Amino acid sequence: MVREPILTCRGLVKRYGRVTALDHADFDLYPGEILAVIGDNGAGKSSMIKAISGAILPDEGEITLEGKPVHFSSPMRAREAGIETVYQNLALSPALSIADNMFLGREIRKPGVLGSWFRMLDRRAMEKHARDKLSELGLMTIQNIGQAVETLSGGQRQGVAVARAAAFGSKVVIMDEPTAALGVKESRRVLELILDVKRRGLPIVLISHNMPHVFEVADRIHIHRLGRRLVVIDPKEYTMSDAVAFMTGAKAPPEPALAA
Ligand SMILES: Nc1ncnc2c1ncn2[C@@H]1O[C@H](COP(=O)(O)OP(=O)(O)OP(=O)(O)O)[C@@H](O)[C@H]1O
Repeated sequence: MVREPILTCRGLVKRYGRVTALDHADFDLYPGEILAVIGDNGAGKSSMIKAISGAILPDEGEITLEGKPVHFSSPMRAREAGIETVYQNLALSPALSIADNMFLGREIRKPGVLGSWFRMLDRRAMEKHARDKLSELGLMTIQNIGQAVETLSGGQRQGVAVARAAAFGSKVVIMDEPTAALGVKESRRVLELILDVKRRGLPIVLISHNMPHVFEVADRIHIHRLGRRLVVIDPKEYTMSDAVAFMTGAKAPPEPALAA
């Protein structure tokens, strides 16, 4: 059986004035995989992810989700379609509780007129869902679901962001540098969480500059260079220094036949 990608980009172009951030970029994500996206600073990784997650509209090209073309005019539209993104600068509200953060922008209302007319929140339902989700992902070291996010450690915050993405991302979870600001122990926990999310069947796109992390968890590595996909490699067949050499242009990439 031919494996079909769940998410694709073909020929994405994005220009910012004279800068071409995406220069006919292609991308393929397959069901159930962790696809790492690596590339030098300014290679266009974030621009590609922003196009996929509805944060920017590409000037040209096509994005498909489950074989159908999609046009996300905002991050909300991408989320509604099942694509959740954990951004580098976490979009959590520090003063709000863990449960409130989990449901930010899609709060559960009370049933009946209390919810539909008076917009009253069903806090009990939100706290229960939040608690279920966090314990499902082994995050119940967080004692109190009503605790403000600003009182959590960096790793715990990242955990809440990952749990939120896993809870609502029905099709794809995208993580932009999820371990960049974390210590060794916290990074480890977040990597385990990423693997948990994969075990639960969700494909993950992991943008990272951290080669050991990438090589540890990725099934395939998409190497981005000068605004487009250069090649996709199997981490079992190449070393980290190979990957860095392809990424920086120090070494020619393998034959495109391996790129699929
Ligand atoms: N809003 C913007 N306005 C102008 N230029 C931009 C904008 N966003 C990105 N660029 C430019 O587009 C190019 C690609 O940037 P992008 O952030 O996509 O790269 P990146 O691979 O994610 O880099 P990094 O690893 O440094 O985050 C860069 O030259 C950048 O300066």
